[in-house]
Amino acid sequence: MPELSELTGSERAPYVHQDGSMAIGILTSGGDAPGLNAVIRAIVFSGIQTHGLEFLGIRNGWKGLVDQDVFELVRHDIMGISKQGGTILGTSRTNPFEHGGAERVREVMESTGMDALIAIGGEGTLAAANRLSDLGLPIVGVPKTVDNDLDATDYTFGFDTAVQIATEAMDRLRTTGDSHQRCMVAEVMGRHVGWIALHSGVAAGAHVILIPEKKTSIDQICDWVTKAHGRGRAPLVAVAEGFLLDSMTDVHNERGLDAFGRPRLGGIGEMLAPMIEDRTGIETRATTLGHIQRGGTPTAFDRVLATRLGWGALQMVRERKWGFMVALKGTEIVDVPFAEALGSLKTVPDARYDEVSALFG
Ligand SMILES: Nc1ncnc2c1ncn2[C@@H]1O[C@H](COP(=O)(O)OP(=O)(O)OP(=O)(O)O)[C@@H](O)[C@H]1O
Ligand SMILES: O=P(O)(O)OC[C@H]1O[C@](O)(CO)[C@@H](O)[C@@H]1O
Ligand SMILES: [Mg+2]
Repeated sequence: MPELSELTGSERAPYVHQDGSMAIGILTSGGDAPGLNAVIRAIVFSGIQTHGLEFLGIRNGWKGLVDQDVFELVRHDIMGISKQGGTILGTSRTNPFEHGGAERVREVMESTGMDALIAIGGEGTLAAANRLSDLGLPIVGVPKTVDNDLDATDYTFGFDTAVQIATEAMDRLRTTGDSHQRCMVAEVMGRHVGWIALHSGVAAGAHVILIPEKKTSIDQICDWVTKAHGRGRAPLVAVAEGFLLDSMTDVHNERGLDAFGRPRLGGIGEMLAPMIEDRTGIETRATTLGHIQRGGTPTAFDRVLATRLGWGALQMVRERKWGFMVALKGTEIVDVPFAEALGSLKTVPDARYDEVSALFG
């Protein structure tokens, strides 16, 4: 007979709740981000080792909760996973309110003996958690998004890794661009905000950085490109996927809609490249980094941030602080009510963009 720890969740016998103990469900939802596994490890490791708690892994976000796709998470599951990208639990963009809502979630929590739930996700996941918690369910949240667009926390884990990957890619684009005296357009993630474009663009010394918060004319972009080229540089343009030219009313979308009915982004760089080439006469190439920014090993910064947020979330559960999420404020991990956290997105402030754009070209 194999040991329990050698079996995957679906092969294990159903979890039997021990009287008097506390069982905590964990789910990851929305787009994955490097560091999700470090959060899961921190919660389960500390919870088992220090507090004698039990854990239930929920597969594929809210989908696994409403489908009761739940298994006991044991110590073996979380061994050495901090450095692994993705999420061992899987994720989805399922809306629990389209699959039975709070009643169904309550039913599954009761039948699996789940006393509390930790939801790890972005603004959509946390909005769902907020609604469920308002309806009386014992839930706390952990913020995640590579886009770094959640207002209540200074940084989300995954962002640092995405910036690191984007910077390395731009460094590479610069050497090939330099060799051919080409303009290189690097498209990075950022649906509503330009944090990844801003940070990786600054780090890589981009000559132009284009973000969703700042509509810009093609003439202005071409002026900057021509100026850099005139100085003997191979112009590097960093553009966020959600960027709009001043002539556009909607984001560039040629890939249909996602599971939540939003435009799937990607391709604005490919759209801009021929426009730049036609207007400036400078040969131009575009690269879309896409999901490469979300995959693979998290940076040490993201692992540490994710671990601290996991410990904070566990502490909130132990204090029964339902309806709150953990956040990074300065160097401290703090608790923030969901409602406060979900008010608005953290956009790039004008002053941050102005100090960078003053040096474009
Ligand atoms: N206001 C809401 N109420 C209930 N459910 C919601 C709400 N907003 C979003 N959701 C559900 O939560 C899912 C996760 O949200 P979303 O797809 O935006 O990912 P996220 O957690 O915000 O992460 P990402 O950073 O990838 O956007 C959505 O696909 C949707 O089904
Ligand atoms: O292709 P997916 O997984 O639906 O997600 C893409 C979106 O998720 C994010 O990475 C995070 O919200 C966005 O930058 C991007 O538009
Ligand atoms: Mg979202």
